[in-house]
Amino acid sequence: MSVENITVVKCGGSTVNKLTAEFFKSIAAMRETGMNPILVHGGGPEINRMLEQMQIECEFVNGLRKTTPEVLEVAEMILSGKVNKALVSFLQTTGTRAFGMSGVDGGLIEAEQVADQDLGLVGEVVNVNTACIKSMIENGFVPVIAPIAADKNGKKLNVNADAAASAVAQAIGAKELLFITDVEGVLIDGSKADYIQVEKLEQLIYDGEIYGGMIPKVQAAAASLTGDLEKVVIAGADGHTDQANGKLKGTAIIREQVQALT
Ligand SMILES: Nc1ncnc2c1ncn2[C@@H]1O[C@H](COP(=O)(O)OP(=O)(O)O)[C@@H](O)[C@H]1O
Ligand SMILES: CC(=O)N[C@@H](CCC(=O)OP(=O)(O)O)C(=O)O
Repeated sequence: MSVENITVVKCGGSTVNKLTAEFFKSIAAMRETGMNPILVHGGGPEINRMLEQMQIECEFVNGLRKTTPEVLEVAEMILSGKVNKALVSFLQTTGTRAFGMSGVDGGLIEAEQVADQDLGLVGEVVNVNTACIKSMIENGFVPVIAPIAADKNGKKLNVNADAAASAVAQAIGAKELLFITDVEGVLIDGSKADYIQVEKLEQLIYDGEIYGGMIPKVQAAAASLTGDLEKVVIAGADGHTDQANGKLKGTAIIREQVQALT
């Protein structure tokens, strides 16, 4: 059996504690309507909280966390442990069978340490074991993936969750990629944009309209659009669900000048 029509849904760390029953039902609806969702999640704020409790200092460079071995241990504990299992558990409570794992399990995500040595143990995805993910979908599970990966020598690396979602979507030939975050979409001059052309993103970052955690998100969206992907949307989890078909609205990042947000 071949799995087609895959939708990758990235749940931002900003949302993982606030996701509603409606959101989990929309994932169940995707599964039932053959959109075959895969969840990739973050957990940045939870990692920050734990690092604070443990009095470990940490900083971000262009939206990426400088990751020492000590920080990696906390990131893995929070992402692969706490957040991953909470999402699996919520999905299963709403009747969706879910299978949680990190990029380390089954060699799901292979990464290489980024060239910027200052960032420490931060990874860039070089390979995704799509057969493993597809077999889970074929067996009736929604895969739930935490963005900790390993390099070919087994060294664990911290991967930005937006980049991990984009890599999974590209490798598996997903039809759609949704970034669920704590804002209704990308705001330009204070208003939500329905769509933004990929070529405009760099200038918007330069102008400071897009900053912080939205930078890796739009960059991941842009990188994803080089493949077969038809649609990349950045949206909020609440109040942006089209009740008629369970789809989420927000800001679509598009290749072409004019394309209606459907
Ligand atoms: N132009 C923009 N429109 C909307 N949000 C933006 C924009 N630029 C920066 N942001 C910030 O990006 C945040 C979302 O990124 P982030 O906190 O990393 O979310 P997540 O955890 O969902 O990945 C928003 O809460 C907002 O503070
Ligand atoms: C390298 C890097 O920055 N990794 C991220 C992984 C989690 C993440 O991306 O979570 P969000 O969805 O909340 O952004 C981190 O350590 O915070």
